[in-house]
Amino acid sequence: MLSKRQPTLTVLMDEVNKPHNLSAIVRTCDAVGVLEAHAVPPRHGTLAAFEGHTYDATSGSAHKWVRVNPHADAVGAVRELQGRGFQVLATHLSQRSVDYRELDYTRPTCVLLGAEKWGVSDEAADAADANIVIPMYGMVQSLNVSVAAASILFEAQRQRLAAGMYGTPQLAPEALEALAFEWAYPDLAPLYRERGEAYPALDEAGRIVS
Ligand SMILES: C[S@@+](CC[C@H](N)C(=O)[O-])C[C@H]1O[C@@H](n2cnc3c(N)ncnc32)[C@H](O)[C@@H]1O
Repeated sequence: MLSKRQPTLTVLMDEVNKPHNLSAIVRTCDAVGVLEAHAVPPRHGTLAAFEGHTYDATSGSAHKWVRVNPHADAVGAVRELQGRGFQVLATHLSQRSVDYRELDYTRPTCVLLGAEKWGVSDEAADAADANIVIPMYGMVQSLNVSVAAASILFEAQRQRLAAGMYGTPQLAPEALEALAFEWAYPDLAPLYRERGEAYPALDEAGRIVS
């Protein structure tokens, strides 16, 4: 499963303020193999607020397998991710919006998702590489943010499957081994990091061998 993780696919949640939405997005991230997600905490809260019951229940424990990195503000996070080589696609209706299926998700990609009330800010949408929309023909003007995230992430999964990106590990062997240790021994891993020691090797059955 680790060999199918996609370090070049991620989401940035900009002040998504309902814990069940954030949890559902993280659960979808896990399903498509997102390695780590990003979030700007809601103005009147912190990401710690998402560590309660709703988060656990809705994420189906996915939050244990997808780390959510906090950022101070959306524009700063967009620029940081672009600096790391990601194209940032803002889910935002604007003059330059295109159908989300027109984009190439085999490229390093971050999907920027907006707050339930305000959506993505104009500043963050301008800073993004493209603005994308899921075409809608109903009376209601927008989808639930977790539904929009799932639609786009599964399009990314479809394209990446076709390109064979789930067939070969996208993580470097050392990163894969480190993550295997962290997942198998979540209590031990921090102790090794605190002591500045390398993780021990694991055998086929996941037992520590050295
Ligand atoms: C409920 S919507 C926000 C509505 C907000 N009033 C606005 O005007 O943008 C919450 C988020 O879901 C995502 N979303 C909802 N409908 C979408 C669509 N049709 N295409 C792309 N993203 C969508 C976007 O990330 C959006 O910021």
